[in-house]
Amino acid sequence: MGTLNHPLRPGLYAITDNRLTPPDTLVASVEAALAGGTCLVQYRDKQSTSAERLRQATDLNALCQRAKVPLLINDDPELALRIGAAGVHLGQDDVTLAEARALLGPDALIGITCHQSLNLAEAAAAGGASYLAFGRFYSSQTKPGAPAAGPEVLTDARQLGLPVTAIGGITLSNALPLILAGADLLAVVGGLFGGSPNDIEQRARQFSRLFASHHPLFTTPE
Ligand SMILES: Cc1ncc(COP(=O)(O)OP(=O)(O)O)c(N)n1
Ligand SMILES: Cc1ncsc1CCOP(=O)(O)O
Ligand SMILES: [Mg+2]
Repeated sequence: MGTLNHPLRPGLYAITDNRLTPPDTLVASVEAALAGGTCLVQYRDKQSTSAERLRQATDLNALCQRAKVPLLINDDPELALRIGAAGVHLGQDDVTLAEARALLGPDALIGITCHQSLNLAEAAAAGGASYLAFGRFYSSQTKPGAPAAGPEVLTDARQLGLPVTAIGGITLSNALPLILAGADLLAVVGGLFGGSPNDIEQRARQFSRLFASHHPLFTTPE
C-alpha cells in the first residue's frame, strides 16, 4: 500500500451518514468507531445546512486529531480547508482533483472515486490522488444507484502503487474477499453505523481484526 512514508494505514475507513449518524449521535458514533481501530474517517453529509456542516465537521476534526486519525470531508475542499481537515474525497462529478490540490496543497489527502474503471484510476494517479476508491461492490442502501464493480479491479489497481479502497454494501460477512482481492481500505457506512449504536466499537474491532489477519501491512496504532 503506497510508500512507507505514506500517512494512510490499511484498515477500516468509516463514513458518516445523516440517517445513521444523525447530529446528536455523530460524535459518539465516530468515537466508538475510532475506539475499534478505524484508521480513516470521512464526514459525508448531503443534507445539513452549511452552518451545521461546519459545526459537525469541526467537532469530528477535533476528535480525529486526538485519535491521530485523518478526517476527510466528502465533496467539499473549502470546508476541509476551513477546519484544517486532512483532506477530501471527490467523485467524478465533484470539484476536480487539480482544483482541490491547488486549494489544499501537496500534503492533503485526496481520494478519488473510480467506480470500476482502471482508466479513471490511472488518470487519478497521474493527477496526484492519495488513494483510489472503487465500488460499489455489493448492494448499498446508502447509495443504491452507484455503479457496480467486481473485485478484480482491486487486484488490477494495485499496479498503480496507491492505496486501494473498496466501498459499497460492505459488511463483516462480505468484507474478506475484498481484502483478499487487494483492498487496503474498506469504506463502510451501513455495515458499521447501521444496527445498534452500542455495537459500533465491536463491529469496527472485527473489521480491524480481518485486516490484522489478512492484510500484509496492517499495523496497530502506537
Ligand atoms: C471512499 C469513498 N469512495 C467513494 C465515494 C463516493 O463518492 P462520489 O462518487 O462523489 O459520491 P458521493 O459520496 O458524493 O455521493 C465516497 N464518498 N467515499
Ligand atoms: C458513497 C458510496 N459510493 C459508492 S457506494 C456508497 C455508499 C456506501 O455506503 P454503504 O457502506 O452503506 O453501502
Ligand atoms: Mg461526491
